[in-house]
Amino acid sequence: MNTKHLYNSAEGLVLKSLRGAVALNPNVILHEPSKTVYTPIHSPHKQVAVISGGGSGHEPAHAGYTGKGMLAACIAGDIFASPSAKQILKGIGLASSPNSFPQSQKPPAKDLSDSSAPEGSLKPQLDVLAIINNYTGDILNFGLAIEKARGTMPGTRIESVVVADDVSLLPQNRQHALQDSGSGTTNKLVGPRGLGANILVCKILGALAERGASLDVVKAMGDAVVGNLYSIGVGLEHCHVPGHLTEKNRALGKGECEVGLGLHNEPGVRRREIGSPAELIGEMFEMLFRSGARGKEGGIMKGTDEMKLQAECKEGTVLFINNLGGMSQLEMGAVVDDVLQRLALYSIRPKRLYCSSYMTSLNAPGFSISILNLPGTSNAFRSNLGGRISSEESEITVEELLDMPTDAYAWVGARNSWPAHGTDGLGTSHSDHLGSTTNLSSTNDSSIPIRPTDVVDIEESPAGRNDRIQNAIRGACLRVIEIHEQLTEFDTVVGDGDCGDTFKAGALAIMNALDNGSLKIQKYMDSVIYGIAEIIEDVMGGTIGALLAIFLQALAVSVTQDRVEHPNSEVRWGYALQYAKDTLSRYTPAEVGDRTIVDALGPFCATMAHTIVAGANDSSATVEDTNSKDNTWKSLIAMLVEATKQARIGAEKTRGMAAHLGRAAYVASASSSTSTSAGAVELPPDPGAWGVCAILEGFLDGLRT
Ligand SMILES: Nc1ncnc2c1ncn2[C@@H]1O[C@H](COP(=O)(O)OP(=O)(O)O)[C@@H](O)[C@H]1O
Ligand SMILES: O=C[C@H](O)COP(=O)(O)O
Repeated sequence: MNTKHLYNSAEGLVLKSLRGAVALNPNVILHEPSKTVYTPIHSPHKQVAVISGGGSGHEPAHAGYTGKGMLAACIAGDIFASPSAKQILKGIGLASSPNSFPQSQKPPAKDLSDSSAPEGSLKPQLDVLAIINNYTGDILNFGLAIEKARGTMPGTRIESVVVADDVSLLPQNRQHALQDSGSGTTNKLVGPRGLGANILVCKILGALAERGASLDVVKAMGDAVVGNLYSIGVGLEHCHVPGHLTEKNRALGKGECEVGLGLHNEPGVRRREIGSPAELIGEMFEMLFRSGARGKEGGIMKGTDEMKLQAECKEGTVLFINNLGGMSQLEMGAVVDDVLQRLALYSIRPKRLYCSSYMTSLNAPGFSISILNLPGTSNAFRSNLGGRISSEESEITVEELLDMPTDAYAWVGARNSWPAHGTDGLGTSHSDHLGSTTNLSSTNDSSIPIRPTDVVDIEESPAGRNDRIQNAIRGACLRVIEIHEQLTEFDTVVGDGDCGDTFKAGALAIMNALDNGSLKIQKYMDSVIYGIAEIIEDVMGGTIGALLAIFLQALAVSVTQDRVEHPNSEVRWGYALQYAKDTLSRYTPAEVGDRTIVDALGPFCATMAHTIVAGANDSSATVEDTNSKDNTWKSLIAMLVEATKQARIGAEKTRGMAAHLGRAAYVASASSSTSTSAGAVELPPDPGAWGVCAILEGFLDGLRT
C-alpha cells in the first residue's frame, strides 16, 4: 500500500480540493459551509435539478461532474463519510433555485435571459432528483434531508434513485467463489454497494434533465438505468487515507489481487493470484453475466437470466471502465483492449465505450468494469412510465443522452461542450450561511438556536449543577478524542476507516461550542440536547453522525414533551431514552446482535428505563431541580453506572460478531468462517458501539467530578 502523500493529513483537504475543482470550471460555485458545488444558472426550459454526492476521496466525483448537462449540485462529505443531512438540505436548496448566486455576486444579466424562452417562463423552483450510492450513511443522510426538504420546500418535488451496481457479493457470485476458496459473506439487509457506474447514471439523468424532462420521466429513466447496470471491481492493493495508520491485517500478498474490492477498501468476494490479466478480466465478466439473475437480494434488478443478459447486451451495451486512481494510463489502455477482446468472445460490441478515472478510491491501484444493458434499460423506462409516456419521450435513447454535451470538467467522453458563460469570477466559492444557525466551515462562530421557551435565567440554576453537566459533556468528548484512533483502527478492519475521525469531529465541535459559549447549559436539559444534536448534525457525517443526530433529536423532543405534560414533576430519563431508541428504530432495523451501535445503546436505554420502573416512584433521576437533593445526583449516577455497564457488556459482545448491517456486513468474521478468503478476518469490536461506550463512560466520569 502506498502511504506516501503530499498532504499528510486529511485536515482541510476536502475543502481545498473543492476549491481546486471549482477553479477548473468557471460555471460552478462552491458553497463552503455545506461543501456544495452547484451551477447557479439553469436553462429556462429545465424542470429538474439532478444532484448527487457522498463521501470524499472519490474525486473527481462529484464536483467534476457538476455543470450544465450533468449535475446541478453535489454535496461532499469528509473522506469516506457521507455528508450530513443538513449539508444535503442546503445543497437541495441551492440546486433547486435557478439563480442561486451568492449574496456577494451579481449574476451576469446576459446569462439569465434566453431568447428562446418566453418571458416569465422560468420555473421559480426546480424539482430535484437525487442520485444516491447505496451506503448506509448516504441513504440515511440523503433520506433525512429529502424528508426535511419535502416539509420545508412545498413547491419542490423530490425523488431519488439508488445506485447499487456492485455484483461481486450477490449470492450466485459468492457461491461460485465458495467453491473456489471457501469464502462467502451475507449482506441481505444492506444490498449491493454502489460503484463507479454512479457517474454513468449522473451523465444520463443530467442530460435528460437538461432536455427539459419532467421529474417523473427522469425518475423513470433513473430506475431503469440502475436496474440494468452491473459492475465488478478488482484491487491490486488497498487505498490509504492521508493521516491514517496503515492496516494491520488485511494487506494483500505480493502477486495477489482482490476480486470485488469495494470503493472504500471493503472486502471483495475472493483473493487470487493476479496471473494473466485476460483471465482475470474473464472471471470478472463471468461474474457480471452470472448476475443477470440478480433480483431478490440485489433488490433492484428485475430478474433476467445469464443468457438473456448476454443476448440483450449483444443488441446494445454501454461499457464503462473506471480507474480507481492508482493504475497507470498505460495499463488502463491495455485493460480496455483485453475487455474488448473478452466481449468479442460473447459477440458483444459496445455501442459506447468509456474509460477514465471517473470515481476513484483515493490512490487505489485497481479498476472496475461496468456494463449497461441498453434494451433492458429502454424496456424498463417505458414500463416505469406506463401510459404516461409521450411520443417524444418514447424516442429518447440512452446513447443520445450520453452524447449530449456537458461542461462538467471531468466527464471524459463528451463530444462537445457549451462555451463557458464568460462570467469572470463565477468559478469561486462563498460562504453564505447554511440556512441554519450553525456554520459548518468553522465551529468557532457557530451559535446554537435557543427556542423561546428555553430562554431562562441560568442564574436560577443551582450552583454547581451547570458545572457538573458541563464536566459530564466535556468528559464524554475527551474520552471520545482519547480513543478515536482505536475506533479508526477497528473501522479500518470492518469498515472504511472514517469512524474515529467522525466521532472526533463531533467531540471537538461540542467542546468548541462550550468554550465559545454558543452551547450553553440551560435550565432545561432538552435545549442542551437540541444544541448538541444540532452540532452533531452539522459536523458529523457518515452513518454514525446520522444515527446519533436522530437519537439526540428524539431524546430532546421526548424531554420537551415530558416537561410540557408533567410540568411539576421531574424528567423521566428512562422513558425519554426509550422513546429516542424507539425513534431510532424507525430509521434502522438494527437490533442487539447485529453488530451496530444498538448493541451498546439498546442495553443502556433499556436499563435506564427498567431502573425507573423498578425504582417505582423514585424518578428523582433528573438533572433538573437538583439543588437541594444531593441524593438526586447519587440516584442518577447509580442508574447511569448500571446502564453504562450494560452498554459496555453489549459492546464487548460485538468482538468477533458477524455484522448484519452497515459496511461491516461485507466482512466475514474469521470465527464464522474457516476460510482465509478476502473477507474473513478476526473482527475487533464494533467501532460505533465502542464509541457509544466511550461517550457514556466519559459522561459518567465527568458527572462524578
Ligand atoms: N444500519 C445501522 N444501524 C445502526 N447502526 C449502524 C448501522 N450501520 C452502521 N451502524 C453503526 O455505524 C458504525 C459505523 O459508522 P460510520 O463509520 O459512520 O459508518 P460508515 O462510514 O460506513 O457510514 C458502525 O460501527 C455501527 O455501529
Ligand atoms: O464515500 C463514502 C460514502 O459516500 C458514504 O458512505 P458512509 O457514510 O456510509 O460511510
